[in-house]
Amino acid sequence: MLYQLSGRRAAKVTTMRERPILMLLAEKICKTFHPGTVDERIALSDVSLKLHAGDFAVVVGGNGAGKSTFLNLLAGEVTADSGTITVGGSDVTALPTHRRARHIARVFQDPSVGTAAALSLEENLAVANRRGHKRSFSLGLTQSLSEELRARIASFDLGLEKRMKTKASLLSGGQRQALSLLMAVLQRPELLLLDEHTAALDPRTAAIVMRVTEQVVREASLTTLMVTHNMQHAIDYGNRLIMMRDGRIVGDLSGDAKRAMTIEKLVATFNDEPATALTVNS
Ligand SMILES: Nc1ncnc2c1ncn2[C@@H]1O[C@H](COP(=O)(O)OP(=O)(O)OP(=O)(O)O)[C@@H](O)[C@H]1O
Repeated sequence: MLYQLSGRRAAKVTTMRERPILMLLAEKICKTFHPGTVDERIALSDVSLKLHAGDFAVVVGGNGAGKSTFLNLLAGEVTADSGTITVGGSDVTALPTHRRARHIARVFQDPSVGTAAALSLEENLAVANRRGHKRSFSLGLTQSLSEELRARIASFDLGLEKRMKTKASLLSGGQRQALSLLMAVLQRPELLLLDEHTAALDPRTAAIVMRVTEQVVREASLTTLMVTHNMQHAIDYGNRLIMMRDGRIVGDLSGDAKRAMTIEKLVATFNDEPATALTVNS
């Protein structure tokens, strides 16, 4: 499979299966926008989160809960006022976004963000496959790489393998999001961030993209953090359910506690219950 192209990282993941390896450690993150002004907004208060290798955590919370700010902070697009972020054992707190790209990949809500419209599907994948390598004018699109990419996208069962030479701009939103997902995981990131990546799609297409998401995450045992407003997705996917409110993590369900969660209970949690009433873990 393609992710074995990156031998060093593949070896690392093999050892992960034996004992849980800490892949994300966010400690005591605080972020206030426009401090000391009338526009002051406390976006994150003392947020700490640990994800182990292979964890698939789904983050939910109402508007303004701090989900996007947390993702932006992990990706390096927003700087924390205090706290530290360690990914795959490296302290990335002070690294700008482009220097975190070796560790972190992200898929956005807008399907056009993750792909280059003017490049073909195959060229987009070849560019993604070169991420983190020395710059070169060549895409390195050898016959064998081309076949490997085609096989990988064929496994999604969306017929995209027949459109390898098609420009990304001609793909539908769902097809483009499936392409974005494959591009994001080709270099097997230590942390995959999914930023409401199905929110712009119709329900049927969103379901297809979630199927593909589940597939790429499972196949490469990726450590994943997915923000969603879709409560059904929050219940159906992942092994952790993280709930945010008012800039804090107020619930972290796993195991039986996550399996017992229903849409009704989740919605009730956000509507009425005090934060302290949430069940934490199982
Ligand atoms: N760039 C910014 N400048 C000022 N305030 C901001 C900025 N980004 C976020 N905020 C504020 O920080 C708080 C958290 O916002 P954030 O966007 O992280 O929440 P969210 O949970 O992602 O919400 P939504 O579900 O609506 O996207 C809110 O009060 C928001 O107004």
